[in-house]
Amino acid sequence: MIDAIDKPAIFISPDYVIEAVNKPYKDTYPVNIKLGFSTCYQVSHRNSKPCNECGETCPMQESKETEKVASAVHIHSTNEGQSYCDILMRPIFDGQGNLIGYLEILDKLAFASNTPSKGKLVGESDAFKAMLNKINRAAKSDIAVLLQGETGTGKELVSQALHSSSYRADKPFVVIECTGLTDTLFESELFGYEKGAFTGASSNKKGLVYAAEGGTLFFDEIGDVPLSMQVKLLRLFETQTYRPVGSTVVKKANFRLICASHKDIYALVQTGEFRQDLYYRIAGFPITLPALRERPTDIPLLAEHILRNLSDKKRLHKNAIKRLTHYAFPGNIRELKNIIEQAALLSNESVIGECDLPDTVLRTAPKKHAGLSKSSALVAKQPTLNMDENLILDAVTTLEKAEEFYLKKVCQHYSGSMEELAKALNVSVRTLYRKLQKADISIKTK
Ligand SMILES: Nc1ncnc2c1ncn2[C@@H]1O[C@H](COP(=O)(O)OP(=O)(O)OP(=O)(O)O)[C@@H](O)[C@H]1O
Repeated sequence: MIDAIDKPAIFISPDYVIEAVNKPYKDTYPVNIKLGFSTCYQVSHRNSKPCNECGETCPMQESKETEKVASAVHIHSTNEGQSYCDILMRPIFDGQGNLIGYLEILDKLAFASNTPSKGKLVGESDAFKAMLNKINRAAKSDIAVLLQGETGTGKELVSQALHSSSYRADKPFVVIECTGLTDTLFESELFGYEKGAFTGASSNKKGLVYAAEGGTLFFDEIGDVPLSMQVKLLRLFETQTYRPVGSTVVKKANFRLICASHKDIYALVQTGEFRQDLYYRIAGFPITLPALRERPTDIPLLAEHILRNLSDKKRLHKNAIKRLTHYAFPGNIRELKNIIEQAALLSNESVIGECDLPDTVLRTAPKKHAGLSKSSALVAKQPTLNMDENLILDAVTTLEKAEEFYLKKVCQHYSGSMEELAKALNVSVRTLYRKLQKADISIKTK
């Protein structure tokens, strides 16, 4: 069965033992596997226990609980180092409906890395992994993707990742910067023009739609397109046809559409600044990029990634890293890049200290909770738990006890629904119920 799958795939027994491996897997992941003996967590993660017992999500565990297909983005260890992959875990049943094992299909995410790597999306936080999962799903189809996120969160880099992992990868990737373009300039840039179409049009000129033939057209800051131009874009996106300025001939276009904006486009629809029909045309698959302050655990890795690309090899002192992780980064990764580059220039030593960081970082009070995502905002609404005050640490307690203690405290004050609480705790509703039952905790929910 797995030999019929063209992606890397393995078949695993319910107790994590690898029973079969297909050729694409062997070609992609050069690792030693003893069929019938090696477990998935030993082979892929060099762990001695299943992933969920080592602090990672385990799609098989999730699939066991739900009896449905589960997916997760994981970092896999191979003989050639670590690499990101998007995993799909499918439970397999025999003719009588008994579970016989799991089919794991892997998609290597060549555009991302958990180590400093030039030109790749770098990160390892859960928010980052969730974004990778969406990018990979969208890349495989021709659906129109809308990337939304604050300035400097990596929208352009993500659009390149979408293109490079799509079937259009060997065709052009064309960027259209929508900010500041007048109607006439926008139209002639996009569609091209015929000789004599306007004063100065001394020869025919092909437009960017033509330049993107067969590839990807990336509209950066689509929210800045004036209403008067939006109707022309709608026609182009709906019919994949256009007419160069001054021409009567309708031309056929062939491109994959990706749009980005730091503005909330749906809010612009509500205020009448953006056409609703155009919104639905561009937002086939919306992806929200997390702000850097929503993924502070990625800051040390991103800082190292930026330092590696500088000519003089310097490193950050741990106090400087601490300072950075408390800063709110309104300009996100672009701002982090500027800060590191400035600090590297200012530092006289090979180690960049706190004092080399710009005043904006040193003077601004930590803004840890600005712009929280929905789930973290939910946690932030809960009373903060000071473990030191509440837990008498006369002896170190087990993590299991600490978890029970934390759950008890959360449930005492909690007033939302089970679904919301499970989401905020990043577990499935079933897992939450199981944990509550085990710890004998009752909860009043909506
Ligand atoms: N995950 C990441 N890993 C490494 N570098 C990143 C990552 N995300 C963004 N960057 C870098 O941060 C900078 C800003 O990224 P990018 O231009 O893609 O952001 P943007 O969201 O398109 O910004 P804007 O909205 O201002 O156009 C670039 O130098 C990019 O290479």
